[in-house]
Amino acid sequence: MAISIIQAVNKLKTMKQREKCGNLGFILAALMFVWTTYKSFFPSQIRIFLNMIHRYTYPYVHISFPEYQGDGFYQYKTLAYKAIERYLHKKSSDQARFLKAGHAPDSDTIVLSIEENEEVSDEFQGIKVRWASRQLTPKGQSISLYTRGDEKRYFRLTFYKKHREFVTNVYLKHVLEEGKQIAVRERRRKLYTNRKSDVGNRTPMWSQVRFEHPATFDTLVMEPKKKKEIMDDLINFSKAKEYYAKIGKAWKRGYLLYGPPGTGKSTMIAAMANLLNYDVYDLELTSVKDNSELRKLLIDTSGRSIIVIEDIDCSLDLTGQRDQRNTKTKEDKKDPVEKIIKTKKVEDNNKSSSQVTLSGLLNFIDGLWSACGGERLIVFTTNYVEDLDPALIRRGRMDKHIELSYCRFEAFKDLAKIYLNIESHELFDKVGKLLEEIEMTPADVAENLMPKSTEEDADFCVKRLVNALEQAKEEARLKAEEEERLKAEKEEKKKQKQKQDSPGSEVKGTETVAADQEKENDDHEVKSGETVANEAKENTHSVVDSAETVTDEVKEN
Ligand SMILES: Nc1ncnc2c1ncn2[C@@H]1O[C@H](COP(=O)(O)OP(=O)(O)OP(=O)(O)O)[C@@H](O)[C@H]1O
Ligand SMILES: [Mg+2]
Repeated sequence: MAISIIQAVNKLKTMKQREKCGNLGFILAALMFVWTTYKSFFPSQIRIFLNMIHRYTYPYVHISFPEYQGDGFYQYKTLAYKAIERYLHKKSSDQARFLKAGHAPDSDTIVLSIEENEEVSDEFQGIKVRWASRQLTPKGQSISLYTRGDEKRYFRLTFYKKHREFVTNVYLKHVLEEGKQIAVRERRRKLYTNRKSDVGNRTPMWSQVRFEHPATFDTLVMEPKKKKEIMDDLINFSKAKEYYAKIGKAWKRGYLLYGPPGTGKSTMIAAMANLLNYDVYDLELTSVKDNSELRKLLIDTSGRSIIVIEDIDCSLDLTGQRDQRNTKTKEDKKDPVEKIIKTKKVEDNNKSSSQVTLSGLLNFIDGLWSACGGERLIVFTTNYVEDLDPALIRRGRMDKHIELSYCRFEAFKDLAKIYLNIESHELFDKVGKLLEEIEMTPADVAENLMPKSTEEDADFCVKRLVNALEQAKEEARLKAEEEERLKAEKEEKKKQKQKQDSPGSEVKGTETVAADQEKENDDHEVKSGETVANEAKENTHSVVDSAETVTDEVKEN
């Protein structure tokens, strides 16, 4: 019984389906009939006229954005298509049912885009538009090295005719800008370095690796106020495109980072790059042949980047124009070991064949070419800021001078938090006091605070730092004592040398005394001739005696 009911229902369904198919077939046949009649009975002029009416009354505008452009042989993917793809990524994944996944070049993200014939809607400032992905298959055969065969994909934007102005002037600008920003945010950042010029002209001037430095302003310790000021300055710069255009300045900014080794100059550059999402061009000046090559390198850099010249004082002999006396006094004050290291570095660099001059470098920083690309930071680092030519670091070239210095208590507390995750310890006060007395770089403090094995807990590391500081203090005391002793020795030797060098002056002194005596005698005319003569004789004897004694002493010596 049940089976027969099911069979009856199935039969009914089949009948209904047949009926539907029949209806569909009928509709199609009717349409075909109307189309054929229209084509054969309406002359082409009328058809054109009807089309014109249709066009005139049609309420929409369509704009196509092809994926590739160019001639048949050489084709390239259009920037607009790429930007739209990125822009629609979020909307596509929210709205479309058929999606394509692709790996964006220079990025780790998967980009989802709508499959052909899918559509998504978008709204901007109250105006609604529709985006569709379409594909054309060309009738003829096309040969191209760069396209993927016959596929000719494009995005089609549809909107109301009345919004034409807004869409073309405002909305599309917004889409392209936003798409570019998304691509920049998601791209893999690069660290570039310049090749030695004799590698060959055809190879790119910059070689690149992925930039993966983990330093951020959170892990960089320095005075909080100063840190905030630097971060604000950087963020402000990155948003100031219009402002720079308004004041007529190239969109670039120079930073000079100076301070002793190990105070975080290179770390700060990495933090800057990570904050602004910029590439880094590490320029090795000694590998640059001459000024014209320097200019080419500059042209080959992209925007949104930091161009770094580390240890600028050692890169080239840029100190030549300085007042030599001035430099010498400062040189003398330096630690002898530092002096040796520096001299070595300069000697090594002098061996290189670089003919880059100071004026070439100044042009590189703010010559006409420096404006190409835009949104660029130029950062110099140095351990000896006083050695640099003032022209190189004047404001306008190096707009912001940042001193990175030895670790003080506040910086130590930040390092303890970062490295050991502690905010207090019984030895903190002691560390604070020691850091007031001893100059230790953040690099050394960090090294002591970093656990080297699982057994080394926070307590162990803080104690190790205290020991290191005490040892450094003791060494400094011994060094000061040694210096004092050497100074005293030097003084003593100097005195003795003076003594040795001036025996004649004692004899000469004798003559002077005799002459004085004579003069004195003349003055005392009241004295009797005899008395005066005797006195003079006595005096002369005693002076000659003493002169003889001095001469004997000198001889003995
Ligand atoms: N201010 C700081 N904050 C956090 N870590 C720091 C700081 N300064 C130095 N360090 C640590 O010390 C190491 C060395 O620092 P960095 O290379 O930045 O010093 P530098 O100033 O560039 O030295 P040099 O003048 O020798 O190039 C870094 O790996 C970092 O971990
Ligand atoms: Mg460094």
